[in-house]
Amino acid sequence: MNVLENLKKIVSDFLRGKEPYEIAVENFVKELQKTLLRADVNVKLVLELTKNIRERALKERPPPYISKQEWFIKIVYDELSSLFGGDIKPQVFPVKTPYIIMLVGVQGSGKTTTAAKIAYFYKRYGYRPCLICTDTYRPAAYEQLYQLSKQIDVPFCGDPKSSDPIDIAKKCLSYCINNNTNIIIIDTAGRHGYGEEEYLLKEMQDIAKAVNPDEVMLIIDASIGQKAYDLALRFHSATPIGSIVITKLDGTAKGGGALSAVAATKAIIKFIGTGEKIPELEVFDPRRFVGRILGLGDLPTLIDKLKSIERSSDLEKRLTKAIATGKISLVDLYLQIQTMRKLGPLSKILQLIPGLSLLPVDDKQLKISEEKMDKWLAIINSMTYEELRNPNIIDKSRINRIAIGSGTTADDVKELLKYYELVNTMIKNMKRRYGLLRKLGIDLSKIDLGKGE
Ligand SMILES: Nc1nc2c(ncn2[C@@H]2O[C@H](COP(=O)(O)OP(=O)(O)OP(=O)(O)O)[C@@H](O)[C@H]2O)c(=O)[nH]1
Repeated sequence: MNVLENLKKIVSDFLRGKEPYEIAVENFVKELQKTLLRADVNVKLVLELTKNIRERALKERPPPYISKQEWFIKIVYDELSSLFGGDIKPQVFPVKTPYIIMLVGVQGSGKTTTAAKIAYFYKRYGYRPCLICTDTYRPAAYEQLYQLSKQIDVPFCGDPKSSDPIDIAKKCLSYCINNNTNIIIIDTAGRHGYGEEEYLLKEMQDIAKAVNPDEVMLIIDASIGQKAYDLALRFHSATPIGSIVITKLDGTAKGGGALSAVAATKAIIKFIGTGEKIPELEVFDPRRFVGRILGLGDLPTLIDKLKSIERSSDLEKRLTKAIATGKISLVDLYLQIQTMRKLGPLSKILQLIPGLSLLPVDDKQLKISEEKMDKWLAIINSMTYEELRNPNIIDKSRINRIAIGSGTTADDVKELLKYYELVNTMIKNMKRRYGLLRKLGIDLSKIDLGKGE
C-alpha cells in the first residue's frame, strides 16, 4: 500500500501536466508500471494492465463535459479496479445463523488478531460472536485470544490442557451454541508439531470435518506479495476456501502484489487488515481501494463526474429501450433528472446514444430549474413501488400522501406528473421518428437495449 500511495502523485501530476496527451499517457503508463512492479505485482499482470490502458486511452472518446485527461484517469481507475478484483463485492453478512467461520493460515499471518477483529466487526453490527481457540501447538495462542476476547467482551472457549484440536473444536462449538451466540469464529494453529505444511492442511481438514464450517477464511500476510497466489491455491485445494483476509497492508510495500495475486486466483477477498489494533479491519471493496490509492477522494469534482458517467451510461440504456418501446417509466425519469443535474440538457445525453443524435429534442420545453429537479427527485423517492410501475393509479389521496412524504405540495406532485406525460409523448414521437430512421438505414436492433428495470 505504501508504494501504491505514490499513484496519487502520478495522478495529480498527470492532471496538471502540460505535455501533449499522447506523451503524458506514455509517461503515466511508465510510472504506473514502475510503481506496480515495486509493489510486487506480477509482471505479466502489469503488462496486460498497461496494454489495456494504452489501447483504451487511444481509442475511447470522452463523453461531453469530461476532458481527455479526466477520461484517462477513469480508464486507469477501471483497469486497476479489475486488477484487484473488479466489481465483486463480498457477501459480508451471513445468510444464516449460527454462522461458523473457521480461520486458517500459516504461522504469524495474523490469524489470532484477525479472529478478534472479525468478532468485534460483527459485534458492532449487533451480532453475538463467540471465539474458539483450537491451537494446541503455540502455548501463548490460548492466552492471546482469551485476552483479546476480554478486551472486546465476547465469549471465548478453548482448553489449554488438551492436545486434541478436533475435540476442542467440537466441545467449544456446543459451548458457543448453548450460549446463544450466532457467529462462531474458530482460530486454528498456524504451525504444526511436525513442522510441515501438509500436516497443517490435514489438521485443517479434520477440524473442518468435525465442525462443518459455513465459511473457511484464509488469512494471508500481505508482505509475502505475489507468493500469495500459490499459497491461496494450495490451501484451496486442501479445503475449499470461502474467502480471504489480507493482513498487515499497513506495514508492507508488497500489499499490491498480494492483493492482485489473490484476485487473480478469483478468490474473494473479504477483509483487509490495516493495523495492529482491533478496529483496524476493513471490508475490501476493489473500487473503493483503487479510488483511495489514486487519490480520487482528493479530487471531488472528478469523482463526481465519474459517478455521473456511470449513471448516464445506465440512463443511455434505459432511454434507448424507452425509445424502442415508446414508453418511459418514472424510474427512467428519475435517472434522467439526476443525470441532467450533472451533465446538462437531455439533448446532450441523447447525443451519446448511437443514431439518436439525429433526433431533434426540444430542450426548451423540457427545461427545468435545479430547485424543481430536487423537488421532483424527492417526490419520485416518496412513491411506492406500485406507483412507480403504474403511475395511472396515483389519485388525489395518493398525491396528498406523496406530497407530505416528500415535503412538497400537491401542486408540485401534479406538475411532475404532467412533465412525465410530456416526456412520454416525446418518447412516443421519437419511436415514430425512429421507425423513419430505420427506413433510412439506421437499424435500432443493432443498439444494445440493456436490461432496463
Ligand atoms: N501492522 C499490522 N500488524 C498486524 C495485523 N494483523 C496482525 N498483526 C500483527 O501480526 C503479528 C502476528 O499476529 P497473530 O495474530 O499472533 O498471528 P497468528 O497467525 O495467530 O500466529 P500463529 O498462531 O503463530 O499462527 C502480531 O504482532 C499482530 O499484532 C495488521 O493488519 N497490521
